[in-house]
Amino acid sequence: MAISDDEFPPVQGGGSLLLAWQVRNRKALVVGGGNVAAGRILNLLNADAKVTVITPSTGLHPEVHHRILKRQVTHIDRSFQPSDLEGPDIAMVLTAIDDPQASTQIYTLCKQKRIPVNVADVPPECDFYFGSVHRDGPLQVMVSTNGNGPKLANIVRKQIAETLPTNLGEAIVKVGSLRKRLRKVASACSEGPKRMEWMTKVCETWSLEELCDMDEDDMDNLLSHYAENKVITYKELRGIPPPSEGREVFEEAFDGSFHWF
Ligand SMILES: C[C@@]1(CC(=O)O)C2=NC(=C\c3[nH]c(c(CCC(=O)O)c3CC(=O)O)Cc3[nH]c(c(CC(=O)O)c3CCC(=O)O)/C=C3\N/C(=C\2)[C@@H](CCC(=O)O)[C@]3(C)CC(=O)O)/[C@H]1CCC(=O)O
Ligand SMILES: NC(=O)c1ccc[n+]([C@@H]2O[C@H](COP(=O)([O-])OP(=O)(O)OC[C@H]3O[C@@H](n4cnc5c(N)ncnc54)[C@H](O)[C@@H]3O)[C@@H](O)[C@H]2O)c1
Repeated sequence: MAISDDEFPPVQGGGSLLLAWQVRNRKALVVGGGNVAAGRILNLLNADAKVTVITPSTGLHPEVHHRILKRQVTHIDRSFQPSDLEGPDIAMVLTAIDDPQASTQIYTLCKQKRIPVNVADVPPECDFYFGSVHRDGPLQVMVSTNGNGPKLANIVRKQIAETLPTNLGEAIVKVGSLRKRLRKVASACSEGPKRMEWMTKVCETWSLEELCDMDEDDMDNLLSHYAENKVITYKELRGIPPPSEGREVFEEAFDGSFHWF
């Protein structure tokens, strides 16, 4: 059977596989203690990784110093040694050092041990690149230019962030807790398709503002209609009467001014 070219999405090679890597409680090594290491450490801590920083105390960036003082990271106060890569549980290695030879050595050792590695600013020595990330609660938006223009990634990320509603993170938190409750109400595997359809309908029916305003009682109320596969609207739930037909016409036609000027 002949399939036309436009029936399925075209393949656009040359990209990266953008994933959300789960490193919670996993060990990550950062080599270096400068400005770039400070950024890498924050990225890892934001993902709840167990971070070990290998770098001499001399010349520490103040932010890295702060993380060490606050015991947010484990500090090994010396230069990198190959034995640092021993042990079965290292999820990744990030290097941010001003020594290209040492970087290449670390990269080669990581390859031998099959540990994923990022050598800051050296694309051929990266199993993965970092991106520019916007964060709002559970929401993360990452921009990658696939090595073409890191500063542009930063600019595009900020531009995207400006277009997002300020309460988006909060709305996502509410949706997260509603989904958890739903899984308690309808826990059976066989409920999967119905659960997903219902949740999709909630997200399409409720505005972000309404989701932000949703409290625990509202969730229980919404969920009480799950069995009949119904999603009641925010206004129904709050007992706000629908506008009468005449009023609706007036509202549609009303342009916000009284034509006094
Ligand atoms: C996004 C961000 C994330 C982060 O690092 O956290 C990031 N670089 C950032 C900033 C930045 N980096 C550089 C500048 C100077 C201006 C400029 O060159 O544009 C600025 C701007 C600044 O400092 O403001 C210099 C630079 N970067 C790389 C090279 C090597 C090369 O290109 O060969 C050179 C030296 C080029 C030279 O010598 O000329 C390489 C990489 N940098 C990446 C990520 C990966 C690709 C990401 C992508 O393509 O989108 C990749 C491949 C590997 C990696 O390091 O993971 C972060 C912004 C975070 C934020 O604030 O939003
Ligand atoms: N992505 C960016 O925005 C960006 C900007 C500037 C530099 N860089 C690159 O990132 C790297 C680090 O930049 P930086 O500004 O953080 O550098 P930096 O000079 O401020 O810090 C380097 C750190 O690495 C430590 N170090 C050096 N050799 C080490 C070793 N063998 N073992 C352990 N620690 C060691 C130093 O003690 C220091 O703490 C450089 O290679 C630089 O080219 C990236």
